[in-house]
Amino acid sequence: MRYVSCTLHWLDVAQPPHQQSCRPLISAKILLVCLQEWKFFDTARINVKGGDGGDGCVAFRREKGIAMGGPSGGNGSRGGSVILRCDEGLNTLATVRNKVHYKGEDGSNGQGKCRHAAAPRDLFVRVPPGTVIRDQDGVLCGEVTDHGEELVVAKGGRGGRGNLAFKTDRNNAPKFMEVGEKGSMRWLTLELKLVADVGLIGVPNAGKSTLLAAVSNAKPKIADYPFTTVIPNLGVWEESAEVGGSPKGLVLADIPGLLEGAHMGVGLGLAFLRHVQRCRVLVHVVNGDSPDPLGDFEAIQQELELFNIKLAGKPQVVVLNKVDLPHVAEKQAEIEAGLLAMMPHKRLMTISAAKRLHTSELMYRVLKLVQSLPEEEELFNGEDIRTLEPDDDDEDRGFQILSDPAYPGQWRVAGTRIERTARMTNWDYYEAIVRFQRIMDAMGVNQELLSAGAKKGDLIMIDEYDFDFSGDLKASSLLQQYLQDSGLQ
Ligand SMILES: Nc1nc2c(ncn2[C@@H]2O[C@H](COP(=O)(O)OP(=O)(O)OP(=O)(O)O)[C@@H](O)[C@H]2O)c(=O)[nH]1
Ligand SMILES: [Mg+2]
Repeated sequence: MRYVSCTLHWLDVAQPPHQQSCRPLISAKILLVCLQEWKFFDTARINVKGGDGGDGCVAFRREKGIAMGGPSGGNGSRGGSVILRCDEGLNTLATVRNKVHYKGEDGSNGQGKCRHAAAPRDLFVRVPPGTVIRDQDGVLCGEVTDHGEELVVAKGGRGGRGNLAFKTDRNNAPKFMEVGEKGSMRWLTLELKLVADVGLIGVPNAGKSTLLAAVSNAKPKIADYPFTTVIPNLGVWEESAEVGGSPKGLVLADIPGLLEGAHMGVGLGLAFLRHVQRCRVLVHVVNGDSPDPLGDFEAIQQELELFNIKLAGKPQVVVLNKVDLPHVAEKQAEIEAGLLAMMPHKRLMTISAAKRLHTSELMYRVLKLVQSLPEEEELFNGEDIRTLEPDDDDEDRGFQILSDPAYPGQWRVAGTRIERTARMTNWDYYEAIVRFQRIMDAMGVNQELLSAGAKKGDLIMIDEYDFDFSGDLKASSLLQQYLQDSGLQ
């Protein structure tokens, strides 16, 4: 339904009665098809899951002539991670559009005879430059802009250690191992923003694609009906070598024409306004041949403001186009005066994109403007970035005791290290449980629980495991209870 209403609006608003012909009907069909396509090219929602780590192995060396050969269980390998990798050969999210689930390979289990498992390869997902990554709550998690740049979006789980790894002087025949950690899993939204210096904006038919073709190497489709451009075109303009020094270039993005209501999704606009957010300068092309060039200008300006006030405040050059047409040349002075009165910055030029009149001067002016801007624009407008997969070295060794007054007698011990240790403990092995208890004691968890007011019999929750608190500080307070409950002692 959305497509139908968009199209109707466009036919009503964008096509002045005197320009109507059979052409718009043809492009309406194209529009219907492309709108559907674009919804996916522009953003993609994917599920990423790191592979699970392999389990460690419990084994002892048994060889003829060697008594009590000692532990020989190897480590399980880590699971493969899912990594986004920026590829400059791509310019849409089409590659990720067709697939929703990306899962890293699981690690393998360790084996006897001290054989550690080999880690699987990571899964790389290619995305175009300018891909912005958000988590399922819309919180920004990062962006890739340079070719080869990588972002780990789902880490594979750690491999569990085999009993060989736990051999110490005090315990030279450990009979337990760790289980592999599960890989992390999350939903992500990918959003493509084109990385261009200059964004060409304006109403449909203003001549944006003609201007791009005039000044760059791009060969966009140009035609005398609105919405000729349905997918942004990128082109590179290069300063001519005669100027001396190394020639500078500008990347230009030509996007589909904007309509009134674009900020709400009318026409093709909304998806593309997102793209121009990253441009450093906007070139606003005004169609001199339009029945109301000043009205067009105002409408577009308003759409920018309604979409995002920062976008509207971007440095702009306004370009009055099609001055080669005699009836436009006649009104030129009048339109220019009208535009200048509405522009706070007064950067106005009059050109003919089709005849390449003043187009080169325009590009030098734009280049000067870009060069005058501070080096790097503030990324993401100060939005907080959430690190999806912190480095292992940053593992938080602290913990927190949490309780809710609504549930007296229940305590949650939260902390990266303690939770991971609980997940990787194999509760089937007595020695593994003893080890877990030792770690709890060494970290001071029991002491903290007592200080916080925990009593004998209270419920202690760590990750997905529940324990009863035995209420004393003896080395095995939680353990004794657990062992009794599970019939191990
Ligand atoms: N006479 C004249 N015609 C022009 C000029 N610039 C563009 N045109 C014509 O205007 C029509 C629209 O040009 P496009 O470049 O496709 O316009 P656009 O702004 O890219 O349009 P959309 O992609 O639909 O948003 C085409 O027929 C062009 O030949 C110009 O300077 N003079
Ligand atoms: Mg165009």
